[in-house]
Amino acid sequence: VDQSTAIATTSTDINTKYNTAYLAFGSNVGDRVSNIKLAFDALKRENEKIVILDQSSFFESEPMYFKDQEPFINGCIKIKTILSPHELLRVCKHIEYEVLGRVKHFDNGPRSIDLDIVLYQNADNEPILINDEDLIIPHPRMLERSFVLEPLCQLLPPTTRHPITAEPIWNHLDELYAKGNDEDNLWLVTPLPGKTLNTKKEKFLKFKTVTVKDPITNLSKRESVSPTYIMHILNVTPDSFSDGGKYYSPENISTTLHHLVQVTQEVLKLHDCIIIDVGGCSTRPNSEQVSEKNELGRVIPIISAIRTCKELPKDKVIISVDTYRSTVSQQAFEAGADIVNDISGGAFDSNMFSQSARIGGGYVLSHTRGTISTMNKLTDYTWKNTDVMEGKYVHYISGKEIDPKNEQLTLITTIGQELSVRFLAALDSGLHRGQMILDPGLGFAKNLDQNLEIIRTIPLLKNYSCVTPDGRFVTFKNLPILLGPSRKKFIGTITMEPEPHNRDFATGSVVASCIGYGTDIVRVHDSINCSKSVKIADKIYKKV
Ligand SMILES: Nc1nc2ncc(COP(=O)(O)O)nc2c(=O)[nH]1
Ligand SMILES: Nc1nc2ncc(COP(=O)(O)O)nc2c(=O)[nH]1
Repeated sequence: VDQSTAIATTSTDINTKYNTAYLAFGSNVGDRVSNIKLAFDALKRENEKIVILDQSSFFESEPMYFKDQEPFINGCIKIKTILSPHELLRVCKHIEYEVLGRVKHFDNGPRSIDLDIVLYQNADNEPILINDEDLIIPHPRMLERSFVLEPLCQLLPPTTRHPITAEPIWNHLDELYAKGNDEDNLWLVTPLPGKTLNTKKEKFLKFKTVTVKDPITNLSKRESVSPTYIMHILNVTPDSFSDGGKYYSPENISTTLHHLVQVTQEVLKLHDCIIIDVGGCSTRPNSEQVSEKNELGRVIPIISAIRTCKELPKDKVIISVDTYRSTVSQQAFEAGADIVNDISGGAFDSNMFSQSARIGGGYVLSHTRGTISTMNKLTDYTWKNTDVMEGKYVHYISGKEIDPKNEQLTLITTIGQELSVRFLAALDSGLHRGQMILDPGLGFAKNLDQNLEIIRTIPLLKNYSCVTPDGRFVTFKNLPILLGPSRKKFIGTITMEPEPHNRDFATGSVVASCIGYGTDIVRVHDSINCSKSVKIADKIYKKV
């Protein structure tokens, strides 16, 4: 009988009262993300003794203390457990040494997995303090570690206080960043399927965000400081509003590939990689929705062709599939896609979230309302929602509670609140927060002014959190944000340009503005020219 079985012979019944614990995980040996997932699987095998309730994103950081080792992947999980702190410690050690075969050479050295208990609350939600030889709770070094505090603050509302200092944990994180040590700044990494060919390392999208204090208000907020990704639009549809299927030639894929090779070579002159977003079903307002069979017939062959094309290097060409259908996304991943770009926020296909959870690739969680044919009428964002009027939601920006009825904040807090509902539905279907990219949906149930306001309030969405009426905490802190302004109607209206494909120059200006407000990925048609706008905007606004 191994130790973990011996620990918990307790059977649990419905009256079992669960304790809550927050664990910090880290790995910097081998395939770090899969080591972490193996550790999660081992925790889940503890059955009802341990239940994982929430997981942070994955963060990459340089090693602290002992520098001469590989970068770590870190994060935190929230669990409920019937185990005592010491029983839980024994399970964590069992997972580290027996399950993952960790070998400890010296303190702070390389490890395949590290599972530390950071905080522990008993069944009455009272914090448990322990100061033993083998176990100290709260973790004694948590307040000096951004790789613990940043992921932990994705799981804890800003009101949560450290049991000993009695100060909000969010404040401790701000104080840590205020010291200005760049090695405290983390990269959020979005794991993609497969491995990079040359280094055999995990494939990621990577986003670096730093906390800056406003010199006047002294408010701290998160700002992007990593290169913006270009998502190149490849509409393989004959009727797309913006390029009329210019590159749509199913019977002649080599024409499409030739075009993609040209675009990719130009973009890679200025950028490290390119995302190619393959869409087989136009989503312009009121467009007729093509059948699933036709959509598959359009997107799968081109995704396979991209993956086998020698002039499109696998490590630098990331593929997303623009679909709201789970069958299409499943087959697209089998053909080599890395990300599903679902404009519906998982609302048009009830299997999309669970499907994307199984696949484990990137997932773009977009805001919209209604359907393709009704969304244009659903642009009323004034507070009529009873949940809000009765104050059932608590909204935060940068950890500070805000009044959602404040005119300046109404649009972005409504979008934040409605995205939170989809975000929780995704988590409940098993989708990992670390897979998610947010998109407030320009042109999806928004009018012209609302599109412009969304761009201006990206910094607020980036720092948005809320507590729902049933007490669940959601934060978009650190999540990458994607915007798709390219050639859209609001650009045509402002510039009096009726032809979408004549809107590329103006799109370049909008892309620069989006980056100035902190957007992490821009979805564009004319990627060659926009790659220059992005390069300059990254230099000006992100200093990269
Ligand atoms: N970036 C980073 N650096 C580190 N340095 C030391 C330890 C050792 O931690 P321990 O005191 O819990 O063994 N863990 C990490 C880590 O997880 N991430
Ligand atoms: N994530 C995301 N995907 C999208 N797909 C299609 C369109 C419609 O534009 P198109 O028909 O020109 O592709 N816009 C978006 C967008 O704004 N965001």
